Amino acid sequence: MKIIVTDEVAQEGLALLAQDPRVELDVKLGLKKEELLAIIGDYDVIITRSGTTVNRELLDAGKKLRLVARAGVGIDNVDVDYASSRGVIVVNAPFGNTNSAAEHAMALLLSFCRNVTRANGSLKSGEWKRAPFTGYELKGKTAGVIGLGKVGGRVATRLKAFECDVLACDPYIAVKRAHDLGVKLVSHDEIYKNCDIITVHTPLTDETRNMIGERELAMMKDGVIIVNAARGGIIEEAALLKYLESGKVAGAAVDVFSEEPPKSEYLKKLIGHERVVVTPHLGANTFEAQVNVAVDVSREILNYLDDQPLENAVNIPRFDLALMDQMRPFLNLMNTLCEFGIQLLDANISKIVFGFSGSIAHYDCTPLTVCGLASILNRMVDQDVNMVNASLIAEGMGIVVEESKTTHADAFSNLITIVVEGEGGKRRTISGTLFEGLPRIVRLRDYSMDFAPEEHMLLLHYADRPGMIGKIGTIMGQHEINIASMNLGRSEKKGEAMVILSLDSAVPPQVLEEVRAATDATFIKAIHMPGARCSRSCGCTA
Ligand SMILES: NC(=O)C1=CN([C@@H]2O[C@H](COP(=O)(O)OP(=O)(O)OC[C@H]3O[C@@H](n4cnc5c(N)ncnc54)[C@H](O)[C@@H]3O)[C@@H](O)[C@H]2O)C=CC1
Ligand SMILES: O=C(O)CCC(=O)C(=O)O
Repeated sequence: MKIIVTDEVAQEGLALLAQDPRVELDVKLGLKKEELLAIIGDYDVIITRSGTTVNRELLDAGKKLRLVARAGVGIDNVDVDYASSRGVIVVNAPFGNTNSAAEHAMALLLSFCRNVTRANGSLKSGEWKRAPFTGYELKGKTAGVIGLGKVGGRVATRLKAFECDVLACDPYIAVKRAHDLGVKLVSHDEIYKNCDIITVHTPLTDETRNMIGERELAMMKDGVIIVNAARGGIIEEAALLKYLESGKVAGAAVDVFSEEPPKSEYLKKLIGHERVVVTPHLGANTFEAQVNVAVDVSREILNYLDDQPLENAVNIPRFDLALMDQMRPFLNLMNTLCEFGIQLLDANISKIVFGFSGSIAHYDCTPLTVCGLASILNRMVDQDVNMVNASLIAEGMGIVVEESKTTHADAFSNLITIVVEGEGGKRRTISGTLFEGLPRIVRLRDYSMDFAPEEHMLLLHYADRPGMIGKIGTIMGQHEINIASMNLGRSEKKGEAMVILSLDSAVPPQVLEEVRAATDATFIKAIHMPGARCSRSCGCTA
């Protein structure tokens, strides 16, 4: 596996990769865009921080790319949707720099409040001035935290330690989290109207881009202090500059910019403003955080190499790691059902329903569904389908994918059923369960069956009448094909019968024809389950 590292990433993490004989590691910092485009095609993995933009152009040029590893939290420098459509996994390191970022937000806030940077510059230039550097205390202020996630939660705790009244706003967290942190959950507007200090800790998304602009700044208290150590672009910088100049905003502390490094005039003006404290995106720049994130992404790349589940893939549905051992046999079952079922399908699938019944339905089954979908689509399209791009490819093909769940169990304590609908509403059903941890198919079309799928199988339908099994056995014997087991299902007495044979070797086409002729089979198909290793990054052992 060839890995390129394009931003500064701690040695402690890279060493884990460098010592693995399967890995060839190239650290190439400071490449110009064209230089990176020219060489990215040689690499399977790219490791970045926020300094490299992984956009369509780079992903298209990276023909071999299988994984983008972002040594940090924010993935706004990666076109995750496009990476997904190309089946490229994106992983990040969502925890390693949380504390670093929270402490940096506090450092910026305190620097502004106590004029640390200005007084530092003044004293170093030989002055001894005190009155111009009179500052503000945090004690007794109302502080508003927007985004009460990992960083925001830590900032809230630290603001409380400084005896602030903390309000928070985050539409996506449980109210209990705010209770646990001892902060009051309010609306965005209540934050803008009531807070002396406002600090943002949301990701940059379509929803949060320019979330704080003219309207919101106008609503704020006179003398408000604003902190942004999350992402440039969440606060409209031109509007912030305007309100700093008008005096409504007492000061701002900013670590992140919509353009990094900042080049435009208004950004230079904002950075140069005397009541603004700035740092060049240093929130994650502690020795501790850099080791943490480097080790985290390197471990994730090794997980990928070892076919282990990825803990921090942002574009793969996955199980809770604690559930992985329990779920692995179900992933294997799903894979087996799909591999078997797809060989019996007609063309033009319009809908696939993945059904889960019994105790499995208590869990999030999305990873199973997506694993199954990838398995089916892999047999249908040229493109390599994995858990990253399966849903997008299905959507592009006009295939509706649904999931149904019931915790009610009939004959089986757990059952996975896949129903595939084709042209004119024609439906095909296959159900399977686990017996002693191994897959068994227990329903095929309308027939109850019970067999463990084997590498070589023969499936046929014919009008049920005496003597058919003998005929099939004789033909197999004449061609030296050993029958390992046989399963017979039928809809009614002397109705239609379905036979499934497990065989020690493959059935050549002329033998298939002989059986068809001898039994007047209405359907006959040799099935091959090669036992190929699953390449869908789901962590199953199939
Ligand atoms: N300056 C730096 O070097 C660093 C910056 N960061 C940035 O800090 C930010 C927060 O990171 P984490 O806490 O790790 O992320 P997180 O995902 O744990 O938390 C983000 C929170 O924002 C909330 N949120 C989303 N949209 C919102 C909205 N419209 N209004 C209010 N809340 C909203 C989410 O529900 C979530 O709870 C991210 O932008 C991240 O990229 C993180 C680490 C270092
Ligand atoms: O890699 C960096 O230094 C930036 C860290 C950051 O902004 C993040 O992790 O979101």
